[in-house]
Amino acid sequence: MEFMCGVTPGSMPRHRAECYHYLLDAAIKMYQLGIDWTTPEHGPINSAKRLRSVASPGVPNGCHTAKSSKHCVVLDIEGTTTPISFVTDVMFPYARDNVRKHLTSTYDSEETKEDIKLLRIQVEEDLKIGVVGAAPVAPDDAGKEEVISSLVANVEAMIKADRKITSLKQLQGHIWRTGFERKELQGVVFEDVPEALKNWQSQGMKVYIYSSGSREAQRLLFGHTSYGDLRQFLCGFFDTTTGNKREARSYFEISQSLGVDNPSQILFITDVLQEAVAAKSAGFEVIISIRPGNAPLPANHGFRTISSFSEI
Ligand SMILES: CSCCC(=O)C(=O)COP(=O)(O)O
Repeated sequence: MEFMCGVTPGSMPRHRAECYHYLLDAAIKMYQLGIDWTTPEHGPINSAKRLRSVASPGVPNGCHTAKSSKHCVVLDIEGTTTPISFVTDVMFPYARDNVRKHLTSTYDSEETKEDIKLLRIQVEEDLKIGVVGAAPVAPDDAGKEEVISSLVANVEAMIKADRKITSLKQLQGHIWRTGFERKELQGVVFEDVPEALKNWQSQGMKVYIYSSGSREAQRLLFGHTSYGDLRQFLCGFFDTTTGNKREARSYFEISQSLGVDNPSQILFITDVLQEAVAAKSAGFEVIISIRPGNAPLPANHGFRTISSFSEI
């Protein structure tokens, strides 16, 4: 179990509830791999329905749906508040096209030194496990140009592979900052989003973002939309520093941060089925967003879907 959970002595969960979510993530992975898992308490976990009932102990199916009990809404960005095409055809190319310029002009800043440190660690890990596109980063004494060229090659490969890793996302956020400041970028949200944010706020619900994009990038996007600054409707931002969006323990962390009594008081909206499964496993209510350009979902996924926030 230790191997499958990825639990190392340094990352051992501190509390019983946290431990539960580590084990749950392992169960989800095994379920996704098609391996049956049997526990004395739950019996065989060999179907999506069984997984859901184990994942939300004590909360019968269908009891998550009462609208009035929701206190918080947590929103994914790409494919939920924002078209995938804006992220992949505008944001990512902007970062790719400006990475060399950004690293060159900010090379000696503390922020960029930290970005480079994180990238070096990531590339070393990638090289160990043979990630395609990873190439050694030149040592500092090879000189600025060499270091930057080797970093650019890695960052380009990471962007191409759409990797949701903190080192890349932090750097992208810093590159995008310049783009928003210079008005070369403007945040795009679907037209129903501003109205829904306003309505939720007026109903006393707190709205948060959970995206793989860095918190700074999220604030930039929502702060510079064609509908104006939407950050006034948002209570907080979560990114990959809270955890991987496909793991139940990340949602456990979010529910702890939000301080709600019961995770079922949190509604999470995403377009990614694995994220929906992980959030549901942590006890969240989940709705899957179907927007133009989103990937098709498998049949019988079992989640409620919407194509506009006005349906909520
Ligand atoms: C903050 S805008 C850029 C979003 C981003 O970098 C990304 O990878 C989208 O991830 P999400 O988790 O919102 O699907």
